[in-house]
Amino acid sequence: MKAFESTRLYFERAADRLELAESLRKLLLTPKREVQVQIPVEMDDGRLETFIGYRVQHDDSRGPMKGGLRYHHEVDLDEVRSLATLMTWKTAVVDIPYGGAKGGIAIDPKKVSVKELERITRKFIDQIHDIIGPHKDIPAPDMGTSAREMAWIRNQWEKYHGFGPACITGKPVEDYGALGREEATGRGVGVLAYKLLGNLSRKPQNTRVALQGFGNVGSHAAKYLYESEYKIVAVGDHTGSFYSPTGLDIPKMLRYALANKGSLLGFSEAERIGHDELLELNVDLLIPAALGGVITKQNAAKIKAPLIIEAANAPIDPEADDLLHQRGCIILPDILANAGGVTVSYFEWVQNLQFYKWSLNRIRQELEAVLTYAFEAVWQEAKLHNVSLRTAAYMIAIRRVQRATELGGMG
Ligand SMILES: NC(=O)C1=CN([C@@H]2O[C@H](COP(=O)(O)OP(=O)(O)OC[C@H]3O[C@@H](n4cnc5c(N)ncnc54)[C@H](OP(=O)(O)O)[C@@H]3O)[C@@H](O)[C@H]2O)C=CC1
Ligand SMILES: O=C(O)CCC(=O)C(=O)O
Repeated sequence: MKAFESTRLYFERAADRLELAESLRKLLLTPKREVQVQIPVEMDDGRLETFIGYRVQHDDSRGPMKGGLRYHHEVDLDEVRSLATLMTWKTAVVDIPYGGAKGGIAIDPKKVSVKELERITRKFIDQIHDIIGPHKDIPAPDMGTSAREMAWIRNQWEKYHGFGPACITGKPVEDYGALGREEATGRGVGVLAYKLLGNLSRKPQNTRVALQGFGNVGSHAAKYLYESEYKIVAVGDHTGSFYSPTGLDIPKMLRYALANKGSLLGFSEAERIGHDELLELNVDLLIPAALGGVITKQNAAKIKAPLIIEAANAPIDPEADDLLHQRGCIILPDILANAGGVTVSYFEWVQNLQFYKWSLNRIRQELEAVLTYAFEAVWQEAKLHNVSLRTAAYMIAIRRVQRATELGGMG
């Protein structure tokens, strides 16, 4: 299923419950602005190469638009539109004062040199600098981007607009970044896993976990869960998946990846299994933390985990979601599960605007407070209306965006 269609279906389910008028549905599903730009760049060998970049600004009724930049060869307008829409519901469900946006470049960042990537990034910002900014739309990292790209973007944006570190979040800590932003999404997954297990009277020590993706989100989630005594039996990145029935040595895998440009390629101290096998393992908790659309109607019947936490954006298609839900599988949806990242981005933006630096302790405490409050609200909403956690999260988010839209006036 196409990415935006999937997001639209989830929205419609919650909108039906809310008895939302057709006119409002149309408004809330239509992005404010979609930009596609040409990025012509001279490569290191003198060749001219043209890339395509996107920024979709979905909604700004609750504040400036916010969302990451993805560098991946499969990025296209439909995917970015879907991810931008998810950001609107995500910022609303955790109640931070933002709307939603997302962007990206269709590129495999591993196939270009660092210098080429910097030129591509700067050229992209040349094309979109006037539509982003601290009070308009604030990008951040997503798949394939990190603090390094955010530093280039800030520098390029400031060439046009002057000093303004709040124009982007996820920056290097020594360059107006927030302590704890890098770990935030994975840590948030860990914090929410603890809440979910607690509400189900389960203990981390008795929870066997399979985790897909070992990048920013996956590796920090693995670290947090390992330190909280979960038994992580499977982990994988795109180069391979690894399994140990007695639990993987996560610190060793983290050290290996750190020394190997973030990759598990060549790791030989655990049994290798197939990518599909990882998703289909007989575990208590499955955490997809890589690409979207990895659980579909094709493989849903083979998924055995009774609990799924969507660390990735949109890892489960609606048809698969139905099948899993009917089977009693509890799914913590992306718009809540991975909201730790944008929450600490918000803390970074606040610090930048105030020229004030928070301690790591404060960031972690405030992150936990925001996520706990949102989790409890979603849990109660699901119980009250007898709906899935996903529909409950969408209902809360849509209500908040609807209210802000109506208060602002639609004329
Ligand atoms: N970064 C953030 O703060 C946030 C990210 N997210 C979402 O989390 C997910 C992961 O993002 P992030 O960790 O930042 O991205 P990274 O680029 O840091 O890491 C992506 C990871 O996914 C792996 N991967 C890619 N393709 C596959 C595949 N086919 N099978 C198995 N593993 C694969 C990569 O492996 P390899 O290294 O081998 O390519 C890598 O380990 C995305 O869905 C993103 O939208 C959501 C909220 C915030
Ligand atoms: O940190 C942010 O602003 C956005 C992160 C993001 O892209 C996401 O939550 O999917």
